[in-house]
Amino acid sequence: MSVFTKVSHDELVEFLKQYPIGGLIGFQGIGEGVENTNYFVDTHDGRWVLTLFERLNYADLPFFLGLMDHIASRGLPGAMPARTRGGDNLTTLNGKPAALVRRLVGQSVLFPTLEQCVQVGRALGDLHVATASYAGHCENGRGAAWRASTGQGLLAHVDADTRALIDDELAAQTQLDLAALPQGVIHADLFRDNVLFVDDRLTGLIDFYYACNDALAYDLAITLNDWCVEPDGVPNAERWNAMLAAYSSRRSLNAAERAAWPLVLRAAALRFWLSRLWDWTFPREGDVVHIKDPDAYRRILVHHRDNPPRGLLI
Ligand SMILES: Nc1ncnc2c1ncn2[C@@H]1O[C@H](COP(=O)(O)OP(=O)(O)OP(=O)(O)O)[C@@H](O)[C@H]1O
Ligand SMILES: N[C@@H](CCO)C(=O)O
Repeated sequence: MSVFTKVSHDELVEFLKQYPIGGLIGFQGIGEGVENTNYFVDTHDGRWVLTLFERLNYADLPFFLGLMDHIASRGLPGAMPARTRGGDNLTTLNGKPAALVRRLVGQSVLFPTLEQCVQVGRALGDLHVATASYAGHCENGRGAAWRASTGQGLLAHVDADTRALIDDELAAQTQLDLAALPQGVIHADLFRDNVLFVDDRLTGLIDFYYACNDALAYDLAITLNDWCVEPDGVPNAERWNAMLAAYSSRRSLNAAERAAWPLVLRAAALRFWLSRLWDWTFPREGDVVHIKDPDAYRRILVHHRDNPPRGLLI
């Protein structure tokens, strides 16, 4: 259960008076999610998600909330943040920065259909087109420098095979300059648990709190690695190619992105292998139940190392 900061009925009633969204009908803590405290909140004017930010820097929050506003304003299925009567989308509650965003309908899926992969590919392409006009800027906190220092930090705590793999991959990654590829604001975590569907209709893109400025192709690689790979680390060619074609229908990759693609896929796999391995090796109190399997991403990385694709499709 990820409700780190409790909010009482009376506190919420008082908090909601800042917003022109009607009085409180009901609210409930949300169990999923490990970064923030989230509540579903119903008012007379609609359904909302209240987030109390537990770890993010206050200074970065306007970037994320502005981005969500930008995306929803352009008709993409993102959650529009509510504004107070004074026009603020970022407030505080119980000493934590807080925001209220529209609750989107739908459920995440664990086993996506081909059509769902197509819709995600299109939505990611649309997102990259839409964010081109977003003025905010945020460095990727999990970029190349983070990957190198996290990998180095793990070396003394892992077995010899793992050490060799991290060392070799970090050396290979020095050949990749993501900054030389087309840049933009990327979601950077568009995993299956961050997309909502009603049947085969994509109804929600959520959890923009890793969004940052980085290479667009890297975002595509992150998304493909989660949606279109089997548990043994091998891509499912049908889903993979369908998502890629759908993305390309919105934005085509240029020659530099195509040339860098094998290493981009590896960088995307390495990022999540390292973050999971770090959390596994150095668990924070209360984290244990939420740690995702690092080996799933090791298998994806090893597959991409052993089977570099000749083109974008496989
Ligand atoms: N706008 C929204 N509409 C509907 N449901 C939402 C919305 N935002 C969040 N949720 C629900 O809340 C859950 C947790 O949200 P989120 O993924 O943002 O949590 P988190 O703790 O910030 O992130 P993480 O997934 O990184 O742990 C989601 O799985 C989803 O069920
Ligand atoms: N999507 C990440 C969790 C952080 O959002 C993972 O699966 O490792």
